Amino acid sequence: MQQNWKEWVHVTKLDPDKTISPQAVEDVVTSGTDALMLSGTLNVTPENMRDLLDMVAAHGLPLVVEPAGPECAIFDGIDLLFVPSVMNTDDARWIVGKHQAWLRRSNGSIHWEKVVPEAYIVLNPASAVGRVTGAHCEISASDVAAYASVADRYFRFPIVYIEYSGTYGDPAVVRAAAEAVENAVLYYGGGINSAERAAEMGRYADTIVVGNAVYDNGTDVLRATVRAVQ
Ligand SMILES: CC(C)=CCC/C(C)=C/CC/C(C)=C/CC/C(C)=C/COP(=O)(O)OP(=O)(O)O
Ligand SMILES: O=P(O)(O)OC[C@@H](O)CO
Ligand SMILES: [Mg+2]
Repeated sequence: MQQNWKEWVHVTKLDPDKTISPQAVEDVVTSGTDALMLSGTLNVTPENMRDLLDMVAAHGLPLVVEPAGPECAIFDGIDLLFVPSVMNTDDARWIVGKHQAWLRRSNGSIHWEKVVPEAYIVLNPASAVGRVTGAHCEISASDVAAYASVADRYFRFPIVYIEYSGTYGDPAVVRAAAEAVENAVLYYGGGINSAERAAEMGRYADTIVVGNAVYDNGTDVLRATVRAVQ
């Protein structure tokens, strides 16, 4: 079990719905990134999740699965399960509904010691996660800060995640969230594809997440984002 996840500064997010070569996996696991997160909103199945897990296992890096629904909440062969709840949606399914359905069908099979709840604040309306969850993305920095406070101080989520998936976000928004969060670990993800962007968001977020750049830009860029925050 991974006890030190709060110290990670750089996480690489791999999408089970995308193809990756064994060489690219090798490059990712030797990039210096602190952990691998397996996650995507669309077309993630237990099968493609398991296939990706088989490719990345046995490299020694911490493995996190971040399920978009109960069907992908697996425990076998992983260190941690990060389970999102979306703060800025009116659709309760994405806050607590899927979670209730998950527990209803679990028959006591949940490995709670591996479960880490995440409070997502979704800010790119064009992203799959933005569209699927109906998140209200046109909100101000102080709105985001207030959601971050609710998540951190009231619900006591251990992670607050500023999610701009697919696009680079507004550093002023991430700074406002950082100022609002007292105890939670602040994650930032979205559009990081250079050392400069990694460093800029890394000034405010505790942990930055790099996803698409692995597929679109390659190893040198991934390594540069790691060096920028470590
Ligand atoms: C109760 C359980 C086990 C799961 C429910 C979890 C919930 C509520 C998820 C809602 C938010 C969500 C769909 C998160 C998935 C993680 C995520 C944001 C992945 C990135 O998605 P995108 O990059 O937008 O999607 P694609 O990569 O598929 O385009
Ligand atoms: O794919 P990118 O834009 O790097 O975003 C990373 C991650 O936050 C997506 O959930
Ligand atoms: Mg994605």
